[in-house]
Amino acid sequence: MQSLKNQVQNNFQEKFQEVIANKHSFLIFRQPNSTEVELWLDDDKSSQNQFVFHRFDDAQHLVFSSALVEKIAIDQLIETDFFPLEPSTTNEAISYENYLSLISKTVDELKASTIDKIVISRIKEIKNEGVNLIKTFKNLHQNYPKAFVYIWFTKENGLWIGASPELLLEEENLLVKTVSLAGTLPKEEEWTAKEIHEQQVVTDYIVSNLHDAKSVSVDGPHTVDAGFFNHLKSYISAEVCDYEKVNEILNRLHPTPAVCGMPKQEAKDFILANEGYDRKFYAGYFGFKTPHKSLYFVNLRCAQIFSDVVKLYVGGGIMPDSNPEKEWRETELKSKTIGNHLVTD
Ligand SMILES: C=C(O[C@@H]1C=C(C(=O)O)C=C[C@H]1O)C(=O)O
Repeated sequence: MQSLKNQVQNNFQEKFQEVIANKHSFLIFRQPNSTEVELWLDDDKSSQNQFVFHRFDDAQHLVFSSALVEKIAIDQLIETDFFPLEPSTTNEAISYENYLSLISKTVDELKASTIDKIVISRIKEIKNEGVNLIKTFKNLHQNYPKAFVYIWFTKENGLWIGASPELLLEEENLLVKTVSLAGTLPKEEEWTAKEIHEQQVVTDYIVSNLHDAKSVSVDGPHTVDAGFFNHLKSYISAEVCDYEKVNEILNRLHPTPAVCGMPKQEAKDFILANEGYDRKFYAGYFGFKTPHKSLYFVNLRCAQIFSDVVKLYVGGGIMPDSNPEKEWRETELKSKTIGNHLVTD
């Protein structure tokens, strides 16, 4: 007779093989500090298991509803072959010169207006040299134990992979937690007033949006290791009086000045008018809600994988004293989070 453990493993693998063979929508993820992978299908709209992907510009809030969630230990996950992916139909990558001009224009806007901060981003395209998705997923798991690591596929939105370091909102027993994550420097450099201010803008925004919560506490900023570089991070927590508030706070927080800017609407208008490409789900958020827990992450350090190219989404906070060349280098560094961990066969 099969042991229960084998049975669980087989259910996961069988379902996963079937989904891949039929090119159905799926989501696999590993939560932070876990060694377990979950497989979610979008197969039962009435299910309580709901995972959302929300676009940066709020134009789409996709709900992924899975009848049954399968789980196995990540080292049991078979490095299976995938269906052929679609080729990319557009080249959305911006040149070095054009990115520097865009950052200069943003700096001019910040100096001339009352906007404090605008987050500018771009796509960096690299060749797909035969990426093995499961090997890459496992590699991201190994390298980023504290990130939320996922692969998400739908016919409409293609294949996304990510390892997000940025908690947007967690709730358990009416205790909500979030972080203020901003400021990026190579490990050997010291923080300057620019990064400290840039991160403070995010902390102030989050705290002001917790005005109707109790016992708001801020711990930080601390220097945190993000692999190829450091960030500044503050841990924020608060108590809310009912579950409805959790959704309300989530909607208020997104998009935070870590990925948009401050004031929110003015920064967003500038981004949509000037960035010159569609962020889609990058800088949006994803996550789930169960009766016991909610967990949402900002969709950062992510990429879309096509048969011919990998599109890496990267950005950074621009302040009036930003240097365009340094901002380019910052996005190059951030692109390594996924770009340097792609594993080929
Ligand atoms: C926008 C990104 O990252 C965000 C921006 C940061 C910054 O400007 O220093 C740091 C962490 C993230 O909140 C990204 O990784 O694409």
